Amino acid sequence: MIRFENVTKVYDRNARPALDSVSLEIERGEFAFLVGASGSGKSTFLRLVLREDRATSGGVFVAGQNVAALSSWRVPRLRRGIGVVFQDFRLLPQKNVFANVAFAMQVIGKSRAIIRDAVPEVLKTVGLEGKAHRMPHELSGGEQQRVAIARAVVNRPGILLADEPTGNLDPATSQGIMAILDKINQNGTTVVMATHDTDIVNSMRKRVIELKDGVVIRDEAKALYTSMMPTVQQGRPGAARRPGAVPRPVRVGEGEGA
Ligand SMILES: Nc1ncnc2c1ncn2[C@@H]1O[C@H](COP(=O)(O)OP(=O)(O)OP(=O)(O)O)[C@@H](O)[C@H]1O
Repeated sequence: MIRFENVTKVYDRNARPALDSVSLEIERGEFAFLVGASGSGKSTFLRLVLREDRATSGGVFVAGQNVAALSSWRVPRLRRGIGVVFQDFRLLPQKNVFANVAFAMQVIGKSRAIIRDAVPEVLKTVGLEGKAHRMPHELSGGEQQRVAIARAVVNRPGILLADEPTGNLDPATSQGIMAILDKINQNGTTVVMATHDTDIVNSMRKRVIELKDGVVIRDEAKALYTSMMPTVQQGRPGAARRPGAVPRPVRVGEGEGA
């Protein structure tokens, strides 16, 4: 569904690349976390999928299409197949819940009748039935994020990208948001979520792709935020995959000699 082939992104020639020779594939229907310190390249990864930026070199493929090669008039169609959720919700403050979600359908020309059916249905999916007429400022942070998720998925995209969706929410509210993302994933949508939230990643046990300085240093199924396997160290290729390697806990910042 999403394939990166040797992708490098350089914003500033005098700095290290934001992504450095990243190759990976996220299959249709997967749920993957992107983790890593601030500046490790998570948002850049998501921006390349959306064609908000182009890779400096390498190929970014979404549903089989090389997005770097798309002419600009085809980009809206690419984005129609990708829902996006951000940390800061980004709702339209002057529109109520129904209108915020409906707007995503109006801009792609859906009829009033279809909108009238689809919006209540998606609001039910995110647990907001009965709140369609509230304004954003009348909602809690968790409820605002639910509206943002409803808006992102109302057109049934194949992919949902979430950039720190629980960053502004308390732990209990965050768990509620994760339950919704999990349900959306189980309905067939591929979900890629960038996060710093250790507890969320540990509670979900999904694939974890860890970036450090633009390089993928770990890609592990059903994983924790901090690996139970030795991290691939630069200059020691294959260290994490050495047959028979004994798993041991690795803490963030653990030194070679520890
Ligand atoms: N538009 C830009 N111009 C120049 N440099 C940029 C730009 N966007 C990102 N960078 C740089 O690229 C690197 C990766 O940034 P990116 O935003 O992808 O990291 P991130 O892992 O998403 O960080 P955070 O967790 O803080 O959101 C950083 O060194 C950042 O300063």
